[in-house]
Amino acid sequence: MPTMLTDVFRGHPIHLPHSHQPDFTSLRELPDSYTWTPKDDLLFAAAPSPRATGENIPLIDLNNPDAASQIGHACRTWGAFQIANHGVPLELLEGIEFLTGSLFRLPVQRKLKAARSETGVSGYGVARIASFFNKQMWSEGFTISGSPLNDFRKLWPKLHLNYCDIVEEYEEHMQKLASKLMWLALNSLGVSEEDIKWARLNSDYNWAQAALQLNHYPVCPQPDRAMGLAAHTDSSLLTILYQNNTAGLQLFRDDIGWVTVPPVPGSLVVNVGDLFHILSNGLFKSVLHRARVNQTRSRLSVAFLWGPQSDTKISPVPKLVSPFESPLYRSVTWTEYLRTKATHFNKALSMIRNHREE
Ligand SMILES: O=C(O)CCC(=O)C(=O)O
Ligand SMILES: [Fe+2]
Repeated sequence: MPTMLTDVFRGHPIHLPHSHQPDFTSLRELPDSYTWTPKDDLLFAAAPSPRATGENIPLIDLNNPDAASQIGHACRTWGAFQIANHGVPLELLEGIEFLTGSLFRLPVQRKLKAARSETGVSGYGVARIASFFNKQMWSEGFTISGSPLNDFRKLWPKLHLNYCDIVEEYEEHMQKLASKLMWLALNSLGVSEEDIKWARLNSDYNWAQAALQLNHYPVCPQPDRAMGLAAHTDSSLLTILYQNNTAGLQLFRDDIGWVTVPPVPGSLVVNVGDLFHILSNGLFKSVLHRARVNQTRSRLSVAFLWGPQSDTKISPVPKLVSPFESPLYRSVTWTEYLRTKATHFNKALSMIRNHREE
């Protein structure tokens, strides 16, 4: 039996240093355990270069006949882009935002009834990457992998079925959209379904699975010294992110520094994940990103992390590898990669990189 995403950390518990959630609303000053300095994260205060002004993540209209090449260009330069005219109904985006808001407004004791276990993927808790940092992040999260029914029943004894329907519909739309975006990006490199065995063998999306990560960044008394979600790359093929109308997401570019992604109502942010970087033999960048917080407005985001079925081996597409060189990465399943990431975090990609003769 292939491992399901829900079982990925069974036997690989992650010990989170601070797993209880504070009551954010009661804190008037940032406690020391939440105060970040460059010692806690090397890029914490990376100053934007003068070039940063005017540089913005591309907003791509999917109805534009040129969308594939724009997406390909964005994947190579930014590892991210925003999309408009994506076909996901506005009511569904509003529905998932409403669900996320209602979940995080529940009393802490209720949320803790659906707390994520140390070996689990689903449930309420701090971000898994918290175990790699000495300081705590100013956020709370809820991960959905597989059916949310059991957890939702604990959170909302009466309304859980309505909320399950929203999640199911949202995931269906995201799944289709993610697949469409992956092929648009690959087509821009001259790669088609014929070139990827697992895609050719499994029509539709039988080879894909996903997780939904709901994030809440409460109002923060000293946002400049706090961190909502520390810098990381996603382990997915692609991540599609919905953010409410409060800015906070930032992307890192080596040549520019941190760039804030402005919320554009109705649009979605797409990130290239580590697996897509591997599949493209390093041509697409898996974007380093983080979330900052705000003094007056709370922020919500919903990340749809999309990847292959657990037994699908991801390796660089042969067409993208020069006949004179070995592929940049060896092949990995999503499960293997997630476990590598759980141990080595931002060094996971270098752990599976093939060493080339110089
Ligand atoms: O809240 C955001 O904008 C970023 C969320 C994120 O990066 C994640 O959940 O992986
Ligand atoms: Fe992320």
